[in-house]
Amino acid sequence: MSRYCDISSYLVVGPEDTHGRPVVDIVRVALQAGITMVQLRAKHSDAKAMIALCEQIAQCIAQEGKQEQVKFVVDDRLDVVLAARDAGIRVDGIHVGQSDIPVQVCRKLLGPDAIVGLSAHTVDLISMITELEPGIIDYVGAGALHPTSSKADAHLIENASEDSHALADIAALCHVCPYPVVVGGGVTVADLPQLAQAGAQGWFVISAIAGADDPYRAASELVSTWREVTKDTSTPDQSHEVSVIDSTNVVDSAASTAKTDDKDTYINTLAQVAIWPVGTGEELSSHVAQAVAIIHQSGLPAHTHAMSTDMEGDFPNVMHTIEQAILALYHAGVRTQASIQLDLRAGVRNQIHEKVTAVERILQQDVR
Ligand SMILES: Cc1ncc(COP(=O)(O)OP(=O)(O)O)c(N)n1
Ligand SMILES: Cc1ncsc1CCOP(=O)(O)O
Ligand SMILES: [Mg+2]
Repeated sequence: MSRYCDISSYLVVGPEDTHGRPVVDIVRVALQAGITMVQLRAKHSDAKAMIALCEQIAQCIAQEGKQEQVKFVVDDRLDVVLAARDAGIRVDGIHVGQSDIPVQVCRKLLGPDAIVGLSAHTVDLISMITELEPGIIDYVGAGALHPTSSKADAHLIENASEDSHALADIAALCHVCPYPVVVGGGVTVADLPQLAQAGAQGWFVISAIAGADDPYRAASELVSTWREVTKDTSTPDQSHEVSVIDSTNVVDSAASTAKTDDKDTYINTLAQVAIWPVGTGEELSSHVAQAVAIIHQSGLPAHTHAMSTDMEGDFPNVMHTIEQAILALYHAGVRTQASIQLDLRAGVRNQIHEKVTAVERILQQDVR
């Protein structure tokens, strides 16, 4: 089983969020709508009730045929995860906050294959990055983007009260963070274009799905909008959205350029990338999949072949994505090697397809 988790469309849910509807019913329709990760967050339930919910959710994920793609984690309760696993229930991991059980303990008790997510705001994130050993956590949950009634003690992401600064902060956070970042807290469909633009790997919501009158419709809209806005962040017609990022408020100005695609500065870059672990044994594919997934989630056009992945986009976007993909593997705790070939060429686009079709055209002529 791969440790990779797809945090792009992430449902967090518990009995207090569903207006009396069974949690598993919300999870089921959200899975059918395409959500990619589920977290049980049941602040007022006892351990026994949570284990029962874990069983229902795990069963539901299996019934929907999503066991391979959709990871299921529990908020805060390491005891519940351990007890559920001991009872043969598939819980993939845990999500904890800065004052919950330390992530090192979670990793130690859940083992190397488990998913461990950690909450962080901008400031504690930076110290966390310097302190954490590689391989302890898989992703960072950042919130709250907006005030929310779903978490009484939620802190707004630094500067999140001022919309344009919040975006700059998220961009900075995503840039300095060596782990994928998922952003939540009052998130709605309207936030998704800007979150994608800022470099978030995904969104998490409670009320926008669990509190909706029609959770299937709400989840579908979120999922399809996210797919739409992350399809190709390097297309020139999206460049105006970048202008809301205030570079003076960004920790490293590269964070703002990472997603920039201005007509005058665009540098078309075709890359062939191979990233692989060293010293992990004969079977490399589960590790390779972690890196490849980051490339595909970037929204840049990409094709994976047996030995490498091709991708194309503006130079900073391509380099940022390659960096994230390499670090995903490195931070999973393995020695990581990479081979990168780049073709930077002015005045062209869509070389990832054009080069192939040019050769195919010649081959077809030869056959005739
Ligand atoms: C994906 C995700 N991100 C952040 C949180 C918040 O976790 P935490 O800080 O531990 O706060 P509580 O959820 O425990 O109130 C989360 N649960 N999920
Ligand atoms: C758990 C959590 N962590 C930060 S904000 C939040 C609540 C998100 O819920 P909602 O989507 O209803 O605002
Ligand atoms: Mg917590």
